[in-house]
Amino acid sequence: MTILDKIIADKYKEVALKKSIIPVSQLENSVLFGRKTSSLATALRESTTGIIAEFKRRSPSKAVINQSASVQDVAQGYEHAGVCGMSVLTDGKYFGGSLDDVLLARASVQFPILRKEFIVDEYQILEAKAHGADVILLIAAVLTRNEIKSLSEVAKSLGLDVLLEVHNLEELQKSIMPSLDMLGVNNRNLKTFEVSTDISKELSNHIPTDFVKVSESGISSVAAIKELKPFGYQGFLIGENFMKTENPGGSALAFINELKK
Ligand SMILES: O=C(O)c1ccccc1NCC(=O)[C@H](O)[C@H](O)COP(=O)(O)O
Repeated sequence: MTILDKIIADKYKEVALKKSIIPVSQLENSVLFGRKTSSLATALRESTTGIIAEFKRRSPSKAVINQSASVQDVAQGYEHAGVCGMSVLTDGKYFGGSLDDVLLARASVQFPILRKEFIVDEYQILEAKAHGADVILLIAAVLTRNEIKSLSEVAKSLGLDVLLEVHNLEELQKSIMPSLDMLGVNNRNLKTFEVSTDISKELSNHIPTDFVKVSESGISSVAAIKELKPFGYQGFLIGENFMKTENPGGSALAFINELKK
């Protein structure tokens, strides 16, 4: 069993438990549920830098990254740095995150917020909206085409953007559909944790031009982004490279300033 299999098996149990505690009606009646969302895809199309900065305390591949950072401070630092949006890991068991992190980030900044989660049920999309997220992630490796279709259509009906993540051509080809906004290529193989931006380069030609192309994971230098841009990438999701420092916002600012040179 891979770590991804374990995460997904736990996720089904977690969602079933949450559904039994918090009914859908409570999510739909929350103040933030009616909030007008903002589009990350639009922000990326209009940006020259395209950075989506992540808040991640720990991960299965790296263990502890940053246990002491405050999500509000990091969100405000990222906003000051000029990122296009922020990805917030909400899985508790493997990443040390929670939906409260999305709420706190939402209260601190205006830019689009991605709920970074292993989504297997539309309930989690309602949770994302109720906690102030603008974007959800769907991972092709753990969903069928029909599931991607129904989950992405629910998200679109709520005004949320959808980032669909793939790691190989098969996942990409089964996933292309109009209810997606962004196609993300994860440079990290979630089964082996190997990281290489070559996969973003290899898959770029297979991504139709109507989707915003995002390269995710393992990006730690401006040079890597400059190499990926000619392949049509407009978004770059960066987590550990910022979060491992004492001041993730300051690190993002220095990175973006160097990228603009
Ligand atoms: O980061 C992991 O170890 C991981 C393991 C299993 C599933 C997902 C995982 N990460 C989620 C992400 O996609 C990354 O946090 C994100 O793309 C940022 O990556 P990085 O810049 O390498 O921190």
